[in-house]
Parts: sequence; C-alpha cells; structure tokens
Amino acid sequence: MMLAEPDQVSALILAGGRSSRMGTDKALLLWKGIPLLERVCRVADQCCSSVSVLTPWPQRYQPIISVPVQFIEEATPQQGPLIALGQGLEEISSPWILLLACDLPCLESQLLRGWSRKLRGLPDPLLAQVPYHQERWEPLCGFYHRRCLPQLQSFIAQGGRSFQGWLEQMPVQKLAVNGATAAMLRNCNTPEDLASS
Ligand SMILES: Nc1nc2c(ncn2[C@@H]2O[C@H](COP(=O)(O)OP(=O)(O)OP(=O)(O)O)[C@@H](O)[C@H]2O)c(=O)[nH]1
Ligand SMILES: [Mg+2]
Repeated sequence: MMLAEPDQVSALILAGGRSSRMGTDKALLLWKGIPLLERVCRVADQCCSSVSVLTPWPQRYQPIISVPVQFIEEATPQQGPLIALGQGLEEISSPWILLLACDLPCLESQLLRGWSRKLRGLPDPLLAQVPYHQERWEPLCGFYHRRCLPQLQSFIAQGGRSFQGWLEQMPVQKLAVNGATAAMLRNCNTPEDLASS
C-alpha cells in the first residue's frame, strides 16, 4: 500500500450492479485467470491508502479478495452508482475517494497514481477530477472530494440519478484521455467486451 501524500485517496469499488448485459455477475468473471473484482482491488491497493468495496453481497466476494479490503454493505441496493457514491462519501472519511467500477480489466496503478498526484495542485473550488472522453465523463474511474457530498445529496433529493447530469453542474477538473488511458478505461459490459479486452 502507498499513501498518496499529502492528498490521501481511498478507493471505493462498486460491486453491486445487476450485470444484466453480461448475464452473470461480472465481478466474479475471470480475466486472465483473475476475477474482475479482485483485479481492480489489487490495482487500488497499489495506489490508494485504503480500499473499500460497496456491495449488497460482501459474503459472495470475501473469498476471492486477497488484498486488505473493507466491505461496506449497501444500504439501498441497486439504486445505481450515484446513490452508491453518496453512501461511500458518508462512510469513508479520507479527503478524496477514487471511485472505481469492478469491470475495468485494464486498470493501471501507475496511471492512477499520476492522476492522484494532480489532486495536489487542484484549486480549492474544484470538488472532483474525472476523465472526460468523447464528450462524456467517465465517472467510474474518477476522484471525488468529501466536500461533494452536500451537492450530491441535494441533486439526489431532487430526483437526480444521472452521473453525467450531476457532473455537468459540478466544479470538476477534466482529465484528458489519450490512447493509453482510453484503453485503461475500457469496461466490460457484455461477454463480447470481455472476450475482446
Ligand atoms: N454498489 C453498487 N454498484 C453498482 C450499482 N449499479 C452499478 N454498479 C456498479 O457500477 C459499475 C458499472 O456499472 P455497469 O457497467 O452499468 O454494471 P451493471 O449495472 O452491473 O450492468 P448492467 O446491468 O449491464 O448495466 C459496476 O462495477 C457495477 O457493479 C449499484 O446500485 N450499487
Ligand atoms: Mg460498465
């Protein structure tokens, strides 16, 4: 484990989706012999001060995880990633959260460390730092400050559930995405995605 001094970053890995396009729980699917969730946990362990997995099913995943991870049981399952981030921000006390999907087989700790270092120079009013690619945010590989929580809660209270919509009204630093980072952000939603990653 490495502390990203002075900006301590905790990873929050989301593993509570329906996997409806995959047809089977994708957190458990093997990629090069390692379950997708375990792969993401390992990378997060290499670049974050602590790692949490938010899921309604901690018992399902405990046996496959080999690195130190805190499981957070989901209060309101399957309400989508924005609600999940809200619970994570309430329960994790570090200044920054690196939010990660569990379906990112090509995630790289070195690139993520470089992004973590950029947090140090971020002007105070900016509350998030998120990759932006082809006119879309990539919110499930992004950094969110604790101070996001009030804005997030009021967006949710007004019925907002769209990450893209929330980020459009937030002070967010865009992370530019080049070829290498686009490859890292490739997520697996279908069996075809997994086969071609
Ligand atoms: N904890 C938690 N994770 C979620 C939730 N919704 C989605 N995720 C996770 O967010 C990440 C990206 O979601 P998707 O790629 O859409 O995955 P999904 O919702 O399982 O799959 P589809 O049903 O095919 O959309 C995955 O790691 C999911 O497990 C949720 O309500 N709670
Ligand atoms: Mg996905």
